[in-house]
Amino acid sequence: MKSTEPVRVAVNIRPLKGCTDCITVTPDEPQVHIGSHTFMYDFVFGNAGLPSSQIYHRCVAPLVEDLFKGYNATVLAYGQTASGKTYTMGMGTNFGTSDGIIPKVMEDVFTRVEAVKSQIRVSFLEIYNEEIYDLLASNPSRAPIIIRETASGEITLQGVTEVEVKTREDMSSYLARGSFTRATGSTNMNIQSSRSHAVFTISLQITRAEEILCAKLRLVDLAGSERANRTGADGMRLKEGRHINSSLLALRNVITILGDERKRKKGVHIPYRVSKLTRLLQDSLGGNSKTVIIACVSPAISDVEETLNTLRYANCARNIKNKAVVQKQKTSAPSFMFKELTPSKSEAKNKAVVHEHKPYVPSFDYDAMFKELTPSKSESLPVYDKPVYDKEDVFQAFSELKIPWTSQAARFDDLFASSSSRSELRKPVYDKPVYDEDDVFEAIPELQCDEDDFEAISELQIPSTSQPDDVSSSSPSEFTKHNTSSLDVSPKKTESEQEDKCQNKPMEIIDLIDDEAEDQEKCFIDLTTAEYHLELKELNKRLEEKEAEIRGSDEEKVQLEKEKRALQREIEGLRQKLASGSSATPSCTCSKRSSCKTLSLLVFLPIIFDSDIE
Ligand SMILES: Nc1ncnc2c1ncn2[C@@H]1O[C@H](COP(=O)(O)OP(=O)(O)OP(=O)(O)O)[C@@H](O)[C@H]1O
Repeated sequence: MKSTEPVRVAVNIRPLKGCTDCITVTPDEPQVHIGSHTFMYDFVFGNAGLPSSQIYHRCVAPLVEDLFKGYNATVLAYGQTASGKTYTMGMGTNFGTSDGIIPKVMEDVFTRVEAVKSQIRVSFLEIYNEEIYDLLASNPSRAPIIIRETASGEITLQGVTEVEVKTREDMSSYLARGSFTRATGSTNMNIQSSRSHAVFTISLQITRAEEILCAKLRLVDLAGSERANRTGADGMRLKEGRHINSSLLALRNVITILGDERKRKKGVHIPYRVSKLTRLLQDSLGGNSKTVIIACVSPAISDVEETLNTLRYANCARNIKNKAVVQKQKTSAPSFMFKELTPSKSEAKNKAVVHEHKPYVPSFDYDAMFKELTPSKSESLPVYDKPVYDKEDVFQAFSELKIPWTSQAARFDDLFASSSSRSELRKPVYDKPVYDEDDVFEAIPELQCDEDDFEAISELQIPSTSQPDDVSSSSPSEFTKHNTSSLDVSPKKTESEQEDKCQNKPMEIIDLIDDEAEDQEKCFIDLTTAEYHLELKELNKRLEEKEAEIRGSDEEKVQLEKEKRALQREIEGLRQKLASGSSATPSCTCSKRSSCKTLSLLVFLPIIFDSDIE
């Protein structure tokens, strides 16, 4: 059974610590006012809204009920630093054991579980400095966990510890153990600030007469957005803060796109791959999960900017539509299917070994993809006479590939390598510069800018592939000036914001409007270099994976060596580009984005096949 329903959003306003209050709540309505802005939510707790003690009962208990019906569910606490996320989730080490959502979830789960034949497992992860760590791992070396995506698009985590728990106390002890291991640190804003995003997952398997339900409840306590000048962060704390901010920026970007009905209907590419956080939350936002977001805010006037930002994104998240599906299997189905869904600790280890010995072979339909990409937009003209692709179609196609595009590029490169005439066909598309918003977002974490800079970059409205010629003819300064002028700089003060559907600009950008054009230009040039760095990083990672796979499998050595050589060639090419990258102009470097290259190959492959036949 499939259930399409919006993400539900609650706002939790933490108590005020002796300063002026900037939020009011409409009595008996889930409506919040801040300055002249008004937002509507599913629930509002605190500050004369519903009592915070009702958060579990109103927002989370229905998800636990759904978990027992076989639906995946997610509770996600979001908000600025010190707004009370950890307190609300009950993940902290300094709160009472019964405080917060997770202890109540445990109580509820173990009450319900008495009536059914079931098995419960838990895992606990953190994303710290853009790496995923297992908080329940017995090995103190803390090797990062690797994300894998199955052919069906399911995100799996290689080698993660999943422990079976029989009692509430068992589960509590794992929560406490992971919470102690989780990275925390003191800042000027929070004496015990979470320096990582934490995900506590309860996997439930219920065996019935004819079926087995296998569902997961994810309880997510995000690290809070922060400004270095307020937290006083430097050194290690500053580095952590940058990683936290860039992953939250990626999350906001995903929320903004998913929350925009027009973009959703157009099937715009969702940049889940930009950060580990969005990758992990892929199912929870716009996917197979029932999701509740709890936006934690401070009512203090000193926090008004961050609070307004949180309220805007939270409001936008209400437009996200999820499609939850009951996770069930027939009891007569082969048992490995269930093992695959909920591997135990030892099974998970075996699974990791299996992965190493058996390279992932994607199964997808090239014909259908090409059909999607080319015909309707280029029916009457020769394909190579005009751009035949649409950015969104292509990204859609890439996302359907389920594997990194870099390895596709290598495969296609091999295919094309033997024919010199074919390279001519690729040329026109190679030469078109592609300035894609998602590419820019991918590059942002490498820049190590402040969050303010990130926000401004996200607002640049970089031209899409639909106007490539305009972009290539512009100098960098023309480009940035053009885009700076397109910024919506004036804060909207009077309109009812819930109708804006995420069209408003975040407040942080206001400070940046007066920045010099050269600063933006410099940042933009840095971006292209950063893109190559990112690409190089991704390729190196793929290469390491391939080498690991080669070590474990004799039979596939030949094929893998071939893929490895292709990747090495690509890395070499990128290194050369990087070496000359700092002196290159953005239009030149961006034109060689490998996504464009892969795109060109995808687009022209059918033509070449056709010409071969002739
Ligand atoms: N509703 C509340 N009632 C009482 N105290 C609260 C409440 N919410 C938060 N606090 C207190 O505020 C402080 C900060 O809360 P918490 O650590 O949960 O914030 P956070 O949003 O998780 O911050 P960070 O993102 O930095 O980890 C803690 O000392 C906590 O006890």
